[in-house]
This record gives sequence, structure tokens and C-alpha cells, in this order.
Amino acid sequence: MVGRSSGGQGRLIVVSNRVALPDQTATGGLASAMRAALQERGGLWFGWSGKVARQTGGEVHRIKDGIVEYATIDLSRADHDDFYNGFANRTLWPLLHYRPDLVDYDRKHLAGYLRVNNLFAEELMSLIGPHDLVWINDFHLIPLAAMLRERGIRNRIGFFLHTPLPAAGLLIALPRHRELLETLASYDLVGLHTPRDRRALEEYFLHEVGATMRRDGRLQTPGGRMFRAEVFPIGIDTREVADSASHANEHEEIHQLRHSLEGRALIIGVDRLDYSKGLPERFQAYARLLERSPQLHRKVSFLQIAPPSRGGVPEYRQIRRDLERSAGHINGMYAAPDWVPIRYVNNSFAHDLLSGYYRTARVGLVTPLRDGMNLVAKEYVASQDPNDPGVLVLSRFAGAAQELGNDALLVNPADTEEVAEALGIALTMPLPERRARWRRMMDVLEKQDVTAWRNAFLQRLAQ
Ligand SMILES: O=P(O)(O)OC[C@H]1O[C@H](O[C@H]2O[C@H](CO)[C@@H](O)[C@H](O)[C@H]2O)[C@H](O)[C@@H](O)[C@@H]1O
Ligand SMILES: O=c1ccn([C@@H]2O[C@H](COP(=O)(O)OP(=O)(O)O)[C@@H](O)[C@H]2O)c(=O)[nH]1
Repeated sequence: MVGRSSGGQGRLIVVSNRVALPDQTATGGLASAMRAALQERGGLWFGWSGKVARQTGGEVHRIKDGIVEYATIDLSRADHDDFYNGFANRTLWPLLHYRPDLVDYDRKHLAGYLRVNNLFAEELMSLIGPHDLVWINDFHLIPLAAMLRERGIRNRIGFFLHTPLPAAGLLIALPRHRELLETLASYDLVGLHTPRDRRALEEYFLHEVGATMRRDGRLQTPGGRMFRAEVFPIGIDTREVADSASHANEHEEIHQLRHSLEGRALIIGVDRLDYSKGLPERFQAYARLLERSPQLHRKVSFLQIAPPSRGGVPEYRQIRRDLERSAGHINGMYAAPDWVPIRYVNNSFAHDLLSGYYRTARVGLVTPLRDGMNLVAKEYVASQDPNDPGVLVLSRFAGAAQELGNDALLVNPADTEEVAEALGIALTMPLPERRARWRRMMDVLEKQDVTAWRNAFLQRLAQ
């Protein structure tokens, strides 16, 4: 049996829909962070294999890589459509990102979501030893602890929500919201990125579920379940990112990028191609910068890396078409025979290359409309050359803005005029100011790195 602890100190079992297997690029913040956490402490990572097969479950694929063990299962086409493309990415994701207009109400998708969570519970049960700590991640798996409890699992189980959590007034737009969200009480600890997210959870439980707040800070439901909701802002492996960026010169690709710039200042954006990332608005803001600053023509270049994401969901295919049109339009308007204003790239890159790209850029442009945390903002800062750091332009609606605050240039991503203005300021910021801002942000990132995040969550869970 995989993962049974031999007694005494149990091991860490991480569960998430997305698993980054040893040979894969971890595109997406959850997979990046979990990989870093497991590589430090070891344990078992259970989740979806990333493959669509004839049936869900069946064989559990097992791989061992050093101290990390992977156990993954396939999803059938129907389950993948209803659970991942359906309820997770067309119902929960838009609602959690403040887009009720995009929420899909198909009950077939909800049934698929519950079916796959049941299946995860069934497979996972036999992997959990008596002393193991179980850490379930994200909105794909909200009811999983309740389903494990129904099967007699008494271990301590934690949940971390990697997305924002909107206020109760919006959460009630979720189909059968109470049935689903109340299952969060089956966890011992629920972690969120920001105080705003925690307040939203408390408000929902107090006003919609009829829970009470106990003096020890735990929420108690009318049924008697008690759990704790706390803030743990996720970090990156700051030292590793900084170290990798300082070796950027070793990569031919970094030389090629630098050479191609011919002395122009680089603005960089790196995002999954997701409507929550504010990419059309970002392109418009850059166009506005070019419109109002003719002196920047041929002096600046904007590289947007945007690996396609969730292509089975119509809204994601639409945003891809919109961006192709927008990039083409802006380039058509401003390009010269020897200058392309936007370099729009639909590939994904490994972390060591990304850190070199970040270091090359004078400005990191991170403008999601809503984002749980946004690790790219942190990676951009950690990758900078301390002697000549770049400037981060950051959406005030990313969780990262809570920690990096005014040392980034905070903007409203929907206000293209404000973003264009911030870009102008960033491109001309004097070196002493760039250094001072960077140092303060780096202090935060060094203190609150992924290890501190993981330790804080697990220590609290184990208490
Ligand atoms: O697994 P995918 O459907 O390909 O999507 C990738 C991940 O996107 C989301 O990431 C979130 O987690 C990050 C780390 O906490 C956070 O910085 C970011 O703001 C979030 O968007 C999603 O929540 C994950 O489940 C996905 O794996
Ligand atoms: O080509 C790419 C694009 C992104 N990422 C990584 O994907 C993660 C994105 O996380 P973030 O929290 O910014 O957003 P998410 O995609 O999880 O919503 C970061 O660690 C990026 O370095 C990557 O490895 N290669």
C-alpha cells in the first residue's frame, strides 16, 4: 500500500487537482508552490494525472522521485468535461474571480464535480495512514474532506484556497452554494491568501450558515463542526529564484533576447491565458502609453508570455482570439520595419529561463483583474539585479499587492490611463528609488517565502 505511515510521525499527503510530475514544467502557481514545498519536506502528492482516458480512476499511477512520491489518476472524458472544464472552471472559477456574468448553471457539471470528488475520496482513503497530515488544495476539491470523513477518516485535514474568495453577497450566486460551501467545516484548518478573503469566509459562515465565532477563534456550525480560517499568503522559493536569475547569462536564450532588444527597455508580462489576468486591458494600456509618449516609440518593447490554459472552456478560446486580434492591431498601428512593439508568445517556459527573462526586463507588468496571489509578481522582484533592479507595476486586485504594497506601483488594471501612466513612471524611475523599492519588497519575499508559508500552514494544522 502506497503512503501508509509506519506509525509515530506520519507523512504529508498533498492533494490537488493539478500535479506537476517530475519531468513537467509547473505552469500555474499552485503546482509551482507545491513542488517546492514537497521537495523540501517529502511526502505524497495525489491528484489528476493530467490525462483523459477511457475511464476515471482504474489504475493509480505511481512514481517515486527522491523523497517525493506521486500517485495520480486519469479522468474519463465525461468527468474531465463535467468536473474540470465544467463546474471547476466554468462555475467556481468565474464566481471566485468576481465574474457572476460568466457562471454556468448546468447541474450535470455539478453532478460531475461531486462524482470526481467522491472518486478522489475513494482512492485516497487507502493511501492515508493514521498519523498522516492531509493537505487538500483549491476549489476543485472543496467537498473532499467531508467525503473522507464520511468514510471514517479522522486525520487532521487542511484546505488551502488559492483563489480569491468574494463576499457572501456574491457567493450566494453559486448554485446550491450552502450545500457545497458548508462542507468547508469538515476541515480542521482553512487557509486563505489575504485578510479580505478570510473576512469573506467568516461573513458567509456567520450570515448564511448561521455559524457562531467561538472565543478561541474557531467557527462553529449549527451542526457542531468546528474549524479555523486563517491567512497564509503563499510565497516563492525566493533564494532559488534569485540564484537562478543571477546565472541567467548561462542560457543562450537570454543572450538572444538581450541581443534582440538592441538597447530598448523591456516590459514583461507572464500569465496563463486567462480572462482573470486582465490581458486585453493590459494591451490597451500599453497602446495608450505609445499613443501618449511618441518619444518611447522604438525605445521600448513589451514581451507578453501567455501559455494557453483550459482550452476546453469556450471563454478561454475566446480570450485567445481577442488577444491575437488586439496584438495584431497594436503592432499594425505602431510597428516600424525594425521594431515590433508587442512580442506576444503563446509558449510556456521553464523557471530558470523565466527568471532570466524577468531580470532582463526594466518593468514587470502584472495586472490581473482579480488574482488569489500571483506568484509571477514575486518571481519578477526576486529575479532582479540588486544593483540595477526593475520596477513592478502591480494590480491592486492581486493578493500580492497586500504584501508588496506601495513599493510596487499599484494600479487599477481596468483603468488603462492609470496603467499607462504607471508604465511611464516605471520606465523613467531613477536608480536610487528603484533600489530602495526593490530592497523593501525583497525583504518581504525573503521573510515570507514558500518554506515559511508551508511551515506556518502545517504547524497550525498539526496543533
Ligand atoms: O491547473 P490549471 O487549471 O492549469 O490552472 C493553474 C492554477 O491556476 C490557479 O492558481 C492559483 O494559485 C496560485 C498559487 O497560490 C496563486 O498565486 C494564483 O493567484 C491562483 O490563480 C488555480 O487556483 C490552481 O488550482 C491551478 O492549478
Ligand atoms: O511559461 C510559464 C508561465 C508561467 N509559469 C509559472 O506559473 C506560475 C504562475 O503562477 P501565478 O500564481 O502567477 O498564477 P496562476 O497561473 O497560478 O493563476 C508561476 O510560478 C510561473 O513562473 C511557468 O513556469 N512557465
